[in-house]
Amino acid sequence: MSLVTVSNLTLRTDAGDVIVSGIDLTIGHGEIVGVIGESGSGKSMTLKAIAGLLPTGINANGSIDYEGTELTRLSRRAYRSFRDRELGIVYQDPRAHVNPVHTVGDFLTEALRTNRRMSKKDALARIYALCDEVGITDPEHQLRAYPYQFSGGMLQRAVIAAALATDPRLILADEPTTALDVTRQAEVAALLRRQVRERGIGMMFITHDLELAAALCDRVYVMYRGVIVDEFPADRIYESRHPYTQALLSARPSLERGQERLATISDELRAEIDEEVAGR
Ligand SMILES: Nc1ncnc2c1ncn2[C@@H]1O[C@H](COP(=O)(O)OP(=O)(O)OP(=O)(O)O)[C@@H](O)[C@H]1O
Repeated sequence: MSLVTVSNLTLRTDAGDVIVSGIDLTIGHGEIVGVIGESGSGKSMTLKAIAGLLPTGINANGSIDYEGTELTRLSRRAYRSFRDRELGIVYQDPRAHVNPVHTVGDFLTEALRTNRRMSKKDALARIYALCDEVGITDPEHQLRAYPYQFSGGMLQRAVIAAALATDPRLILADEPTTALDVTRQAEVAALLRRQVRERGIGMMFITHDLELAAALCDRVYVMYRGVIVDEFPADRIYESRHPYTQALLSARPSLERGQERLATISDELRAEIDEEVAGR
């Protein structure tokens, strides 16, 4: 049994606009599942639907099963408790998710103290051990600093430590490396991979970056305009016959990273893929 099984998930706005349509996706125990696709294809909304964090005005239909629990039926309160217990969420921009007026140490111990009711001393001991795992050295000293005193890469490590602190069984990572330079990207990706492997937990990893997905993930889904158009084991990415995946692969220039490179797909090809998607 998978950790997460999303079946026929459709997200619509109150006005009836379809944001994602008929999504089927699974995440196994100890599995890293990549979701790739260009900007606006619905990756983040799918992640938010799993986390129960859809913005007001967006409604979900379909099923999101988490080891036998139907998440779409949870009350808001039950969903919050599910998130606190089971999920670790890592976003693209760490600065948007830490409180700038609190020290990094306070940020890191907050969930343990409020959700796990740990004493400050116990929470700090746990965080110090995690800092070691995520590569923050000398935590007793470093954690007294404020977020602005941390580099982007170090702050993302702190956010990952915070996400791991409560021993989640599923990590939802939304482009966690995009805001970092290329060297830091590889380090943070390797760090997440190691944590998932060592802990035997699941991870959904959203990225624009095909090469990163191929290197990091076990399986990859490709989203295009709100639907999943392709799925393959990550080491088979270069064998995909789907025209959109092939276009993504051929559109990537050597060292350039980020979404610009996906913008080079021609209108003709888009029309062809639209027809293929509509004909399903
Ligand atoms: N609050 C909202 N209300 C209505 N539509 C929204 C809202 N937020 C996002 N959307 C729309 O939902 C669609 C999917 O957005 P989503 O953020 O999931 O894309 P994405 O693939 O994650 O893109 P990116 O890579 O840029 O984050 C987009 O067309 C976007 O305009």
